[in-house]
Amino acid sequence: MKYVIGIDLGTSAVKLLLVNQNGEVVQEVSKPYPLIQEKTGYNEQNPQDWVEQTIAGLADLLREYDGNPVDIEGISFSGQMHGLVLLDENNQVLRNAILWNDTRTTEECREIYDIVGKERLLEITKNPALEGFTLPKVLWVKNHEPELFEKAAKFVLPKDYVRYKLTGKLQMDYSDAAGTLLLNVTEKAWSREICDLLGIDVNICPPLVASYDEVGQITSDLAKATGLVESTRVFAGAADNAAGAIGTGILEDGKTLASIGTSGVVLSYEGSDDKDFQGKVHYFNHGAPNAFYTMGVTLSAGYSLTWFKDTFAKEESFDKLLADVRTVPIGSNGLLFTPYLVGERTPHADASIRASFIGIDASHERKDFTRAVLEGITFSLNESIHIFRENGKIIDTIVSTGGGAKNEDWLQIQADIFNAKVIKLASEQGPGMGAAMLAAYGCGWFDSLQACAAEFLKEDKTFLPIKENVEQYERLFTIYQDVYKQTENLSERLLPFQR
Ligand SMILES: Nc1ncnc2c1ncn2[C@@H]1O[C@H](COP(=O)(O)OP(=O)(O)O)[C@@H](O)[C@H]1O
Ligand SMILES: O=C(CO)[C@@H](O)[C@H](O)COP(=O)(O)O
Repeated sequence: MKYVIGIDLGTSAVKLLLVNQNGEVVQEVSKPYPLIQEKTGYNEQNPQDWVEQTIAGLADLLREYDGNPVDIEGISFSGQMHGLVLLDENNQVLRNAILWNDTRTTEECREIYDIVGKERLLEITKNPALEGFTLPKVLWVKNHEPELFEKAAKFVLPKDYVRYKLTGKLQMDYSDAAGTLLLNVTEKAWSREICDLLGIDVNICPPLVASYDEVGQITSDLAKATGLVESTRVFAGAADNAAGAIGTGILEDGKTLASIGTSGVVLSYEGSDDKDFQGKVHYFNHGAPNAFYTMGVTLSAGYSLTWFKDTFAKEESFDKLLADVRTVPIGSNGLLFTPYLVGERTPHADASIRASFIGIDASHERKDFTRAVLEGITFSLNESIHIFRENGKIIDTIVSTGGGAKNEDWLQIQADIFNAKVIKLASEQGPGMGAAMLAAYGCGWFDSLQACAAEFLKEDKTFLPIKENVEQYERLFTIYQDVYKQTENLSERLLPFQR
């Protein structure tokens, strides 16, 4: 039997999957690393942590593996998007990575609009200037740390840096490059126009490759440290959402994904780049050949639940915390949560908005709050589904993935709020599976990613919307939508009191 490894460099942890030729996950390893949050709005990670934990994870995987390492034919990657890793001329990291959920760059977004123009930016990149994207972060370092920026010779994204440390080769794939706001999405080339207008040397952009391109082999040092063989083939990999789309079979028009990891994402396949969503949802290159996807993003999805658990039930597991949510009625006995812990992206691109519980009553218990958190996160994802439907998309079936898909009560809440059939696959690790599939396709096991999906992806369970629940959630959703408008100004006025 032959194998491939999918490495998903998430925000909370790196997750490694060893997958065989039948698409079975035969081993799984997860290695966490911390977020560095120096100030409100700041979210950084140390790239060295990613590398050390990935190598430790590979070593763990190989230690447990009783086959011949030569049979592990390929490795590929999925990575948290947009995070800025700046490298000097010797490819040494110049500062902590500034992550996708870091919102310090509101001024730089204005600068981009002032200089490039909103219309032109949308024409070239298909996306608006949002705090989370990479270009505003590049400008922030240029504006605030000019001496350090002087030394910058290249920038890459998180998984590209890890891949560089495993292979010694530096590249970026189109699906991740699309999230930088420096790529001409249609031409699949760096935009010299944007770079020139903003005073950025286009040479700091790395060489571009396709997600399934073979980009090198692992170094002898890495082989020694992990037990892998040097001949193991390495394929570029994709942005975690593009990899998630591959790993859940979102490979043709009409297919939709909901992913609840640290962030939350609703993503839909697009066969072409000529639809017009007026920048309301992101429009990126897919990891599959000649394809695109549109998506809406909740910045703090699983992260809201993690925050709630760490703050109010630190010693308990997620399963224990969620054990009694099914005993709480729909609407959490009149309690509503909006998940704006670090600001929001879709539909409100707003770095200042903050979360709230509305309707706290003396009768509420912890389980009411827990269910309200699950419902609030899901309402937020439903805002993206609402935009897709308003723009004529038919969304009746959704594949659910990510840590949030581990809980069946939450999957039923998703079916009821989304008013769609929700499918849970055998592995909830869509991005890691997508990375493994890119390696399997790259190794020539299949003629297409679609053929690989047909063999690898198995449905585990289906959750159907329950009519009475759908009706109740429709009424609650309109109240949820009002909370943003009612709390926008309050959040703004509370800003000076933040850390
Ligand atoms: N057993 C569980 N039930 C429900 N949600 C869970 C469970 N375990 C983890 N999660 C949620 O999944 C999130 C992590 O998902 P994951 O896809 O691993 O994230 P990332 O790729 O961002 O690192 C956590 O923030 C948590 O909210
Ligand atoms: O910013 C985005 C997408 O635009 C996020 O989806 C990141 O890509 C992080 O993903 P997770 O760590 O939550 O999987």
